[in-house]
Order: sequence, then C-alpha cells, then structure tokens
Amino acid sequence: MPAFTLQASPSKPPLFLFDFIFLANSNSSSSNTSLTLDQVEFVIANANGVAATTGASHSTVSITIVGASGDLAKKKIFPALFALFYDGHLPQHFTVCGYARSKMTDEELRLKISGNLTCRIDRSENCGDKMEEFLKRCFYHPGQYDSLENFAQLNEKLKGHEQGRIAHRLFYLSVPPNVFVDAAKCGSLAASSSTGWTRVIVEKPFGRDSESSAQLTSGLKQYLNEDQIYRIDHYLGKELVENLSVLRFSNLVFEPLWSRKYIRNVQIIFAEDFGTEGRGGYFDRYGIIRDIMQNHLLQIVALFAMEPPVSLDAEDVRNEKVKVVRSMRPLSIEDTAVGQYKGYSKDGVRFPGYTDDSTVPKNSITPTFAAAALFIDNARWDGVPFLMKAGKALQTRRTEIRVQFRHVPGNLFKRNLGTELDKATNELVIRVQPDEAIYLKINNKVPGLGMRLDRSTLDLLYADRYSKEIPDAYERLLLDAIAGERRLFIRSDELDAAWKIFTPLLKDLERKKTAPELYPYGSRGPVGAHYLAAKHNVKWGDV
Ligand SMILES: NC(=O)C1=CN([C@@H]2O[C@H](COP(=O)(O)OP(=O)(O)OC[C@H]3O[C@@H](n4cnc5c(N)ncnc54)[C@H](OP(=O)(O)O)[C@@H]3O)[C@@H](O)[C@H]2O)C=CC1
Ligand SMILES: O=C1O[C@H](COP(=O)(O)O)[C@@H](O)[C@H](O)[C@H]1O
Repeated sequence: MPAFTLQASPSKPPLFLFDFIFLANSNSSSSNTSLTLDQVEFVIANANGVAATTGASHSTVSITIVGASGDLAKKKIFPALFALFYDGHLPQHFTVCGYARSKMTDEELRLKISGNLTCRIDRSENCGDKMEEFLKRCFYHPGQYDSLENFAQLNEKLKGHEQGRIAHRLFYLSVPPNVFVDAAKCGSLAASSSTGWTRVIVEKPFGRDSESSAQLTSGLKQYLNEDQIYRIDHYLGKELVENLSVLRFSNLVFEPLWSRKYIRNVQIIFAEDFGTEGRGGYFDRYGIIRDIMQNHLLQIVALFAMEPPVSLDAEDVRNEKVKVVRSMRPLSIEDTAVGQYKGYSKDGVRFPGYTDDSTVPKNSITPTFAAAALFIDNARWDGVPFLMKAGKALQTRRTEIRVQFRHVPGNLFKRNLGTELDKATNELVIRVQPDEAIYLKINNKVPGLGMRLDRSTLDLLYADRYSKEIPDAYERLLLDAIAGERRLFIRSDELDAAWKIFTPLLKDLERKKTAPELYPYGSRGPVGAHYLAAKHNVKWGDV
C-alpha cells in the first residue's frame, strides 16, 4: 500500500502515532495486519510531527493567505507558520502564498513579514538559516478577491510550486467579512486542488447577528462543504482553554464538583490594557459583545460547562458544545452592563478616548466594555450565574476563568474564618493569559499554636512547571487545519446557537440606543459591572 493511501478520510486524517497504527491495521482487509515499510516511514514521520496528512514526499501543502497585506497576516499567521516550520511540524513540501490586492513582489512580501518572525527562545539554534529557508518558500500573488481570473492565475502559480505532487490546499481568509464569500467562491471555483483536499479557514466575525451569520453560512456553503470550512476562534487554540477538558475530565477532584451543587458562580474575564488603536473602523461596526463575548468568551463557557463528550473526536466534542449552548438563556438587557472608554491624562501623558480615534464617529455609542450574566437552563447549571466581562483600555491585560465555590455547610471553622464567609470559600482560577496558571484558593491553618486560618494558594504557574515555550494559538489551529482536525473549529450549528443567545440583546441595545457608561482609559471599567454582579449576589474575583 503506498504511504499516502493511509489517509482514509480527507476530512479527518489521523493525528497521532496510535491513530496511524490503528488506521493502518483497520485499513488492511487481509489477515496480514503488519505495516509495510512505506507505512512505517509514514507513521514515524507523522509521529515526529513531520508531513502530517501528506504522505511524506508524494504530496505537498499550499497555504494561501488571502489578505496577506493585512495586520493579522503579518502579526499572527506568517509568524505561526514559521514557528511550525521551525519546530518541524510542517510537511516536507509546502508553499506559503500571500494573496491580496496590494501590489507587492515576492521579495517585498518576505521583507514585510520577516520582522515578525521569531525563533523559540528555548531553542534558538540555526534561527537565521531556518528563517531564510522559510522565506524562500513564501511567495506573493496580487489579485482582486472577486476575480475568478486572478484566482485562476494563482492556481497556475501554485501548480508550478506543487511540481506534480498530490496537492493539498489551505486558504486562510484573513480579510474583512464583506469579502469572505467572494474569496471563498473564487478560491473554490478557480483554485481548488484537483488532486488533494481543499480547506478554507474563515476568520471572525461570522456575521453581526443571527440573520447575517446565516447568510454568510449559506453564502459559503454555495461553494464549500461544511467539512471544508474551518471557522477559527483563536481562543480555542490557547493552551489553557485546550486544557479545560483535561482539567475536568482527567482529575477526579474537579469533575464531581462541577455543578450547581458545589459551584456558586463562574466568572469569565477578558481585559485589555489598550484601546482599539488602529482597528476603530472595524470595531465600531461590531463592539465588544460581538468582538469578544459572542465568540471567545462563549466558547470558554461552552467547554467549561458541557457534559463529558463520548470521545475527543471533533463531532463528539462539538455535539456537547452545541447542546450546552442551546441550553443557555438568551441574554437580556437587564442582565447586561455596557461601557465605553474615555480619554484620560496622567503625569502629562494623554490616553485617547474611544471616540478620539479618527475612524470612529464622534457620537458613537459602541460599547468597548460589557458585562453580562448568563444562565444555563439545564440540570447541571440551573441557577448558577456565569458572569462574563470583557473590556478594552482597562488597567490590566488578563483573561481568566474564576470558579467560586459554595460555603462549606456547617463549617466547623466558621469562628476562625471571620465575618466575611464569602472570602473564605474556595476559588479556582484558570489564568489563560498572561502568565498562564491554575491556582486554587484554600483555607489553611497558620502554623503555630492556636487555631488561626488564612487563605493560601495551591499554585501551578506554567512558567515554573514547564520549561517549554507555549505555542501561539494560531500555531495549534493552523496545524490542526492542515491535519484535518476540526475539534477546535466552530461548526455552523454551534454558531447559530451562539447567535441566538446574543442577537436579542444586541438588537435591544441598538433599538434603545443604550448609552454606554463612560470609564477612563486605564481604569477598572464602569461601576455598572459591579451592580450587575451584586444583583446576582456575586463579587468579581479580579478586583
Ligand atoms: N487583526 C487582528 O488582530 C484580528 C483580526 N481578525 C479578523 O481577521 C481578518 C483580517 O484582519 P486584519 O488583517 O486586521 O484586517 P485588515 O483590515 O488589515 O485587512 C486585511 C487585508 O484585506 C484587504 N482589505 C481591507 N479592507 C478591505 C475592504 N474593505 N475590501 C476588500 N479588501 C479589504 C487589505 O488588503 P489589500 O488592500 O492589499 O487587498 C488588507 O490588507 C478580519 O476578518 C478580522 O476581523 C480576527 C481576530 C484578530
Ligand atoms: O479576536 C480578537 O482578539 C484580540 C485579543 O486576542 P488575544 O489573543 O491577544 O487575547 C482582540 O484584541 C481583538 O479585538 C479581537 O478582534
């Protein structure tokens, strides 16, 4: 059997050594289940992270970044691809092609992206050589997003680089949403692979509400199968978000406590210490609820709250996520607080307000901060508030999940804990970024005579525990897309369910022209968030 025939299903090739051995065996209908030499080479190559899905030297992957002249491509996508290459995760044969309307030569593209490529701090040997090798594989093709002719030219260029190998093609749509469908159409009709798979990564935003999202989905599905569409939410690629399932389902000490019986509230907090700088034009059409809550924070809630999946297969995990999202009550304006940052001066330095951005209308009421109380109407979570908070231009940059547990019933140590019993409850904190960590606040006896308790922390700080640098979220997701692993990408029914929770609120805010509460740049955000929490008998854990 030639090596590449092991890839039984283009939509879900195997990822790990055991999967390959299993597949190799399950593919062989004869009684002889041992691996051929080709198969062994293929298994080993893939176990080393090399040549994933490609069948070693017989095939190639062409990665086209549509919108390559843009911010995301430069800051995230090219660097992530380089990091994968640097660590030996890309197939032996691959090409990266930038595509956008801007006129640029291959050399100009290389120069533009090279400043953002970095080598792993923990393994910086041969950095310059590797960079040069990577850049030699990067090309640029100028073209319009709605031109079949330009995509056909791209197709010819890709073919030239593919040199007759079985060619798999990955398109990354890193363009504004108004050109998603045009680019998907032209890519699919004029530049699909005729010999291997063709997949398309679509960036957010996936619409502005239920209707526009459904329109976008049906637009994309005119040219692509659902299996070819990889809707990316880069928060799903973050190490601590990926770790949520491990924490829950591989530790007996957590999962039995994971319900209304023991958990008082859950807080998902996103804070950035900078404003919309440079992205005001995009942001003003969307606002923080669409930019962060409807996708990144909701995905975290789904992974946190879902029932255990049957397996870790993409469809099993996504089925559970859809189920829990569908159990969520649509958000109401009464359970939401919105804010917008205003200018602030400190020590002679002026921090601009949101509406000082020249691309934002002076009278904009777009929220740059929002807090919301979400409820999941199912047996596990009935009555437990999930408080989400997201804001730009705040005091710190931080994303974390805080789980506040209930009081210990009939606590023997009530007397020793003082009057604020809330402060003495256990709290589990999963700090997604920066300084990834998981820590659990517990009550502990202060050593010595007598019985004095204090709050201590069982602390797993990743930097202390693990010496390896944590890969960027885009690295994991790009590698998954190349491998056909769909678990960390959003399925269309998940997306529909997510919009159902937010659309009524968004429409209400717009219809009522709700004015956001102003908060100074660099502050802790509007007090409305505290009133909202208090209404649900919660105190934010991060203040
Ligand atoms: N930047 C970020 O941090 C993040 C971005 N995203 C999403 O990723 C995608 C790309 O983001 P980003 O790189 O910041 O976007 P950009 O605004 O930088 O756009 C990318 C490229 O698209 C082209 N373009 C820009 N505006 C238009 C337009 N109105 N019509 C047609 N083409 C246009 C430009 O290329 P040219 O003129 O050369 O054709 C531009 O270089 C967007 O969907 C964004 O929402 C998601 C998460 C984070
Ligand atoms: O999707 C987005 O995410 C970034 C924050 O991502 P992070 O990985 O740096 O936390 C946010 O700044 C941007 O507004 C939003 O579109």
